[in-house]
Amino acid sequence: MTTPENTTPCPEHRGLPVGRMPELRMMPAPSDANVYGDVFGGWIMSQVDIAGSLPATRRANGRVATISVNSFVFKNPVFVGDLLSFYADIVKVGNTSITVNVEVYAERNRLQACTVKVTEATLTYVATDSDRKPRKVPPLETLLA
Ligand SMILES: CCCCCCCCCCCCCCCC(=O)SCCNC(=O)CCNC(=O)[C@H](O)C(C)(C)COP(=O)(O)OP(=O)(O)OC[C@H]1O[C@@H](n2cnc3c(N)ncnc32)[C@H](O)[C@@H]1OP(=O)(O)O
Repeated sequence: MTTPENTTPCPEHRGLPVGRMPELRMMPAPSDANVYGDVFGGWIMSQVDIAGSLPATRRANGRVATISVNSFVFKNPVFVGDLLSFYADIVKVGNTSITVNVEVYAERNRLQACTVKVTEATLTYVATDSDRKPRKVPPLETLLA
């Protein structure tokens, strides 16, 4: 079958980042794409939000809410059938906030080994209490103890 993911030239191939574990791996379905087979940006944003929230939740040792999407770049299109890996790293911890950088890589043309960085974003989460109010991010030592 001829599909966008096996007819589009591979713009780069460096493989997946070495020595890092993705927070999420997902494969978009036809219902996540427009009529041209390009996956909706909103679908990608939603998965990025979830991926970024995972290290933020661990660091906050509890609930977080997204307060800001600071930057979001759709560097290359995502196609139905791409295997997406979401890598998320905390880049800043404030009093109540945690900022996370998320990078997304697509594995496509799997028989020809094509890996493409498709998206990069930075989001800020706020640690919240049971009343949805900001709470202090706990000191790192208390998490490791
Ligand atoms: C781990 C393994 C198991 C996991 C198992 C559980 C999995 C779990 C998965 C759940 C996955 C859900 C992931 C999606 C999470 C949503 O989608 S949440 C839904 C969307 N977001 C919302 O509805 C939030 C709505 N906003 C609010 O409720 C309030 O703004 C908040 C978030 C409570 C914050 O209250 P506020 O009074 O506005 O905050 P304020 O005191 O002014 O500022 C708080 C901090 O934010 C910073 N801030 C304020 N404005 C900005 C801005 N524009 N830009 C950047 N920073 C800002 C401030 O500088 C401050 O930082 P610190 O100096 O304290 O560090």
